Amino acid sequence: MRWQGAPLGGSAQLPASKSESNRALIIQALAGGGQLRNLSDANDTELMQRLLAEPATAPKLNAEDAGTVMRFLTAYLAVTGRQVLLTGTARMRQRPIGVLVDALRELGARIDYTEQEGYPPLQLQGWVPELNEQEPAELSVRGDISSQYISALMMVGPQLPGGLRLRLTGKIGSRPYIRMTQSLMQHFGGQCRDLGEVIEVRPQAYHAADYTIESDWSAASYWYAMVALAPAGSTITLPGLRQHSWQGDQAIVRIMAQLGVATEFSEQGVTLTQVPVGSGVELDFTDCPDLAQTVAVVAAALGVPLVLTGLESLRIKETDRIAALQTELAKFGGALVDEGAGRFRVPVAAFQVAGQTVETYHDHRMAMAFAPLAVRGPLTVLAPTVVRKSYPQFWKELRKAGFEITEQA
Ligand SMILES: O=C(O)C1=C[C@@H](OP(=O)(O)O)[C@@H](O)[C@H](O)C1
Ligand SMILES: C=C(OP(=O)(O)O)C(=O)O
Repeated sequence: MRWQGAPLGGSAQLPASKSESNRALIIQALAGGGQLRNLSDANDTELMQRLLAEPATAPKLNAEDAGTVMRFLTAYLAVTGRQVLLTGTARMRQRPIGVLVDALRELGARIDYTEQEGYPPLQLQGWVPELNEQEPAELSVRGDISSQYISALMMVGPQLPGGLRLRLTGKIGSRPYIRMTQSLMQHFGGQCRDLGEVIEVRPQAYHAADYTIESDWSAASYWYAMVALAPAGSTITLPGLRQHSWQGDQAIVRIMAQLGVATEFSEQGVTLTQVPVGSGVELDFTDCPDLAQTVAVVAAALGVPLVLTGLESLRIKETDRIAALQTELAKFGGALVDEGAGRFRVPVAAFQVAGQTVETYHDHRMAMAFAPLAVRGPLTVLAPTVVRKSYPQFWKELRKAGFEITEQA
């Protein structure tokens, strides 16, 4: 792929948020109705829809590489008493799920591991409630591995006879995703209080409601990267993003203000314009882990020194994202240096885009975080269809914006 040279302009379509979509689908399945508008066309969302529509007698469901599908469905299928094998890709079988399984077992779920203890596949054997009908079930749940376990438990909380009280322990990562879960639950009539370290869910049934999914802020981050790296005067309009968002990845607005992109909100969405870059930044990605790859690549290419913290969860996502970033940045002369104690640094280095080939490691965000570099020189991205996980139209939108992209067999 290569860039035609002029400043970037016009507008680009984003997918709808897959995080909002997949929560809304689970809650809708429990609420029994309501209309969801602008559902994501991400494979993760289409997969969730397909699996929720499978007959209750289906012996096996495959969550592929979708973390939200694997975790949210485990809780949903457990409380609805299903007997089913829930499996995923080879990578999904390396992504831990023990925290969620332990919690569901305490609530009454019968779940066995069919391969490795603590990891999918899971054989769900049904539901034998052991709960006092009057009292909320009380559970301690670690918050430092994945917030998806907590969101999964919260969403099924209203189904439990006495509701649910979750005590979160350890460092809590991806907090905004927990708040998004709470907001969506409340939209559908769920009663959920977030008291910081304690989350309370009342045994109050959801009611059917309509909801329009917002565009995806994580997907928007790649357009921020393009505007930052493209020739001076670049701008792009992204419809469907809201100023008051439930998505924590809206943090990209604040982050990119320091890395050369200003954001203007309107009724329709946002317009991004290139502005002068700051002199160096330190950023904590605990609340927005999915932005780390985009921002690391932009800082390396702009030559802005960057310190990154809060990257703990990156090693257990679609790939080990820290190792993948280190290997791929090195091809351009860049680096992601592990300084110990949870600190990483993107140093200022001679960074050059000149026909390199980027590996994507079955990770949509590796493809999309490195693609914007093509505005600086010719680039090859391997296994490009990986973007279907969250942004199937990504390459089409890049072509519309003026990238020349050829496919090689
Ligand atoms: O709940 C969600 O929709 C998500 C939570 C985050 O995962 P962790 O909680 O595992 O960090 C994020 O990385 C993922 O893309 C989507
Ligand atoms: C980590 C991600 O997704 P999940 O955990 O849902 O597979 C992601 O989309 O970057």
